[in-house]
Amino acid sequence: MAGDHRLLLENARQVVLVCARGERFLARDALRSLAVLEGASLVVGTDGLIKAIGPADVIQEQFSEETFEERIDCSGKCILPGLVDAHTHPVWAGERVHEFAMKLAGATYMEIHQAGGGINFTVERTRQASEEELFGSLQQRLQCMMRAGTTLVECKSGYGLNLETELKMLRVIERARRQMAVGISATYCGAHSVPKGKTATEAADDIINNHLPKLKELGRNGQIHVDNIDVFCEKGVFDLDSTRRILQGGKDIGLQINFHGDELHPMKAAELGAELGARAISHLEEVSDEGIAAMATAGCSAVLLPTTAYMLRLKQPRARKMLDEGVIVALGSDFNPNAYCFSMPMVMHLACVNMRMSMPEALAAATINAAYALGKSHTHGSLEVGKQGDLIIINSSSNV
Ligand SMILES: N=CN[C@@H](CCC(=O)O)C(=O)O
Ligand SMILES: [Zn+2]
Repeated sequence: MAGDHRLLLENARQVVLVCARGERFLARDALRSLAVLEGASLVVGTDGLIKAIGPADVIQEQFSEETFEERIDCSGKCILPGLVDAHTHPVWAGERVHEFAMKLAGATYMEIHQAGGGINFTVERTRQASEEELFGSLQQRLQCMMRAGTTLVECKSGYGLNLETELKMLRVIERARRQMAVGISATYCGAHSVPKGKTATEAADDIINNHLPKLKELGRNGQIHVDNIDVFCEKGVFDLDSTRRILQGGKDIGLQINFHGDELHPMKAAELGAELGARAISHLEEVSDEGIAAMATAGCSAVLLPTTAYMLRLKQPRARKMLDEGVIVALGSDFNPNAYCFSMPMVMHLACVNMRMSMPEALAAATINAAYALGKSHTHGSLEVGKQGDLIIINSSSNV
């Protein structure tokens, strides 16, 4: 039914705005209490953007003459911004359940990786899979994420490593971006592992000389939209020098730097990211004190991934120290064949229990700060007039 506006959410017990003054992220004291309205209503316009938020009686008065395509009575319920998942690997074929048994028997992630399993196993299967098959499974996975409240998600390539399969993965992500009702930030992660038969230096050369120019061309003619560049900077994968060259190459063609660093070994990835102007670095279980300080100064966000530390029994990233030093902390599910979690509420729960984050910190990390990590906090991550009308209604009377 046509109306002056798309949606009216009426009389919620609580509307958790997260922030209300155009903040691009929340850090330090701003995380102590989030912006919340009690007994409020919210209007989404036909353009999908938030038109108004305020006390229920004020909104009723203001819009008394106007019509809505849909009205939802939110009495006794809570409205939150849609959750933002800042790190996922959702395009792949081939299960790795057998590796779970190996890990339970004591094998480490890197032992499995070096024996040709892990990412390399998934690369083989993903190279063999058709574009249609990859799209079908991506669609189902994104639907599971949406059911758990995710409305904006970062999606990486990285199980192709060669140009042909990396482009296949990026086309699949592009198709989901155009067809599905979920926001997507696309990440080229061709440096997720060193392909068989190449050294890290040779793989970096291939990326810089062949992959990045092709991405630039496809981006220019509107075929594929890529937002971020990623590298798995890790001992035995991409060293600091190759990481620097690849990230700089990506930055030179206009991509935001958003990479895996300091996960299993201290690599000085945080220091490198801060120097290169990275938007975000993920994992950081092994980050140095200097790296934390450098990230805080540079406004480089930390994307913490509680499912990985849990699944691989790693030491937890030092979330408390990062928060105390003013790093912009975000969260991601790290959905991949090794960490099979679609749910940002579960990720927030693990962040509170295992990383000792408070509930407001976890919610900000899964909304405004995750949007910042993707360079989208001007449009996503909080309920403010003019922002995307991405929201969730939960059957609970209070949240924070
Ligand atoms: N650490 C590197 N990449 C992924 C794992 C990918 C995989 O094991 O397939 C991560 O973020 O956890
Ligand atoms: Zn990852």
